[in-house]
Amino acid sequence: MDEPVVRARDLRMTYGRTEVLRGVDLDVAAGEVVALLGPNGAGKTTTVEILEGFRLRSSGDVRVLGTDPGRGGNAWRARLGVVLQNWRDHPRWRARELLAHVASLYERPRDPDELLAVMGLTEQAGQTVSRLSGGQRRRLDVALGIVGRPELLFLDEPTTGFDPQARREFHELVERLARDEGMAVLLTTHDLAEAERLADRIAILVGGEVRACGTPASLAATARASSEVRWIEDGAPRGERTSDPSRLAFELHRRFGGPVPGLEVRRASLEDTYLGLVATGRGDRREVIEESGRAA
Ligand SMILES: Nc1ncnc2c1ncn2[C@@H]1O[C@H](COP(=O)(O)OP(=O)(O)OP(=O)(O)O)[C@@H](O)[C@H]1O
Repeated sequence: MDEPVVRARDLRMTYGRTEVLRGVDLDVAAGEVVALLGPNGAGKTTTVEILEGFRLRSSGDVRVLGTDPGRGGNAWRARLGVVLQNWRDHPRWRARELLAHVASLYERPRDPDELLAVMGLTEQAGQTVSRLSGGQRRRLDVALGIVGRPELLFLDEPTTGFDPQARREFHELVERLARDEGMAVLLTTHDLAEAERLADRIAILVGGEVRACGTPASLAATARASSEVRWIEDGAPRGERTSDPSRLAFELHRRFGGPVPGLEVRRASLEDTYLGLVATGRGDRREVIEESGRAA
């Protein structure tokens, strides 16, 4: 089997005396989109910066495109796409001019005009970066990240500031690049819907550890053991968590001798799994389950 594009084993990082990565294992295969999810301070940026070669790890075995990122040279770096936010430090450049300039640094760049069209920026091609809206700048950031035809693309919160149409087009573009060109993508996002929509696999990082990793469906299924049934009884809202909601609904139906007022069954979702894991990381899992178990 081919070596994965990203392979990290027991990756550790310590800032001073604080260990912020505590043995992260992560793989990304060619053509695969992996989302790294986690609360603020979980270690996502640190992980990504180490994989990009911008930060040296404290320990662990890490290979990116077959190379230790701590030792990757320019030829290796040219195979990575990194969506940076600092292109706005070039406010006087025109969008097309900047894209064409960055394209000229690569051997096999994409056509800047085609890319502007794909990103919905054709009309803004002659505008200076300073005059683009927030969402347009973000789209230009993404265009700059993929103009060099990278084999591995790092996307940090890519669709922040996109309108719904631009977000959908961007998701379709990433899917196409992964499927048709075999580009691997490592995405960090706080948007669970985006992770669910885009990622083949999701790794949930909490407190510097990967607490769960799997397809969006398999992660949602781990929380499915606790679906929630809600109903109204004696005028008051009631709720119960159960692994067998249809049995509980059946029992309620019998107890009420007919239709159960306000009966609702809520299947667990990726969000439940995520919040459960995050809460466990903070040692307050019980609190969150009780809160969400309370009938609204
Ligand atoms: N240069 C640094 N020196 C010391 N501590 C740092 C440094 N950079 C990050 N940290 C700490 O490391 C931990 C992980 O930070 P990191 O930025 O990787 O988290 P994150 O998951 O990307 O968070 P966010 O979602 O807020 O961007 C945090 O507690 C942060 O305060």
